[in-house]
Amino acid sequence: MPVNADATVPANEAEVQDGLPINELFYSLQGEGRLAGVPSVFVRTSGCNLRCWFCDSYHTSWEPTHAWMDIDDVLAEVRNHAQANHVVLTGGEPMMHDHSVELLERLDEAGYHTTVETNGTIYREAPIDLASISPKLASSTPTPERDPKGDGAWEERHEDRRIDIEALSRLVETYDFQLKFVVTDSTDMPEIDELVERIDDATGTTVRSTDVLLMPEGATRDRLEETRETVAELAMERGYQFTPRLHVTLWNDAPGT
Ligand SMILES: C[S@@+](CC[C@H](N)C(=O)[O-])C[C@H]1O[C@@H](n2cnc3c(N)ncnc32)[C@H](O)[C@@H]1O
Ligand SMILES: Nc1nc2[nH]cc(C(=O)O)c2c(=O)[nH]1
Ligand code: SF4
Ligand SMILES: [Mg+2]
Repeated sequence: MPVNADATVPANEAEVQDGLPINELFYSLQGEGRLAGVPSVFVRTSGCNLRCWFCDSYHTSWEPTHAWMDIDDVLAEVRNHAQANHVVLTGGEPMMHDHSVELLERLDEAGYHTTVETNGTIYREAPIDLASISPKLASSTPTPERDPKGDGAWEERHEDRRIDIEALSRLVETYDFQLKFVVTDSTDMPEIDELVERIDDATGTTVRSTDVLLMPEGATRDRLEETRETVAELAMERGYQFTPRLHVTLWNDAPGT
């Protein structure tokens, strides 16, 4: 159910409202990570504290649009997809919203498996079955040359916020997790190795090489064709996992997939 057609309230206006700013809610196959291929309902909140230049969900970050939905209504929409017992809460950054916790509690009570797709900068306590953490590398920063809006206004804020070791460590210690890095080429690798080591050192948890997933950058089939072979080779070289982007291969950049 795309709910962004006539919804134009900026996400930052409205933490005052009850419920969640929902950009879209749809049924698809999990396209990424350890649960790739699993039929899942996706609940996409609007609003983000970062601005990756490559963000494939532009209307939750650079130009957030949404309709406000009560938790009850979100639950009812999820239940409409009766085949699914997996729910993916994503965004935007879903951990920005207080009401994400209530939604996760309600989903858990109803017996759903919950995955949260998060950039790892915000920790919250909630019934999360898989924390799918995608820490943002230096190569995500919207420099003036890469900024989709062209002015670089978010460069400094993005750079300051993109890594929070304390939040990352708490997420890794508390939840079953995967660390899913968006990779374009080999220049990303030293930062990934260093970050994995820092998280490992900061926690009582050993980060195994199978917990680290390299995902090719690409919001479209054409772009993915340019990046995926290099990223697959980097995963093999380093002993990390490769994750495809099944939904992009299947449906390109169609909304609601
Ligand atoms: C739109 S984000 C929403 C969740 C959260 N804000 C985050 O970044 O993890 C969902 C997933 O898509 C990934 N992603 C976004 N744009 C991408 C792109 N152009 N290529 C590959 N992955 C991308 C993110 O890294 C994240 O794993
Ligand atoms: N099919 C499909 N799988 C996904 N896995 C994570 C997604 C996301 O945007 O968080 C996503 C998405 O947008 N679509
Ligand atoms: S953190 Fe996630 S939602 Fe936010 S801009 Fe980056 S990819 Fe998009
Ligand atoms: Mg997506």
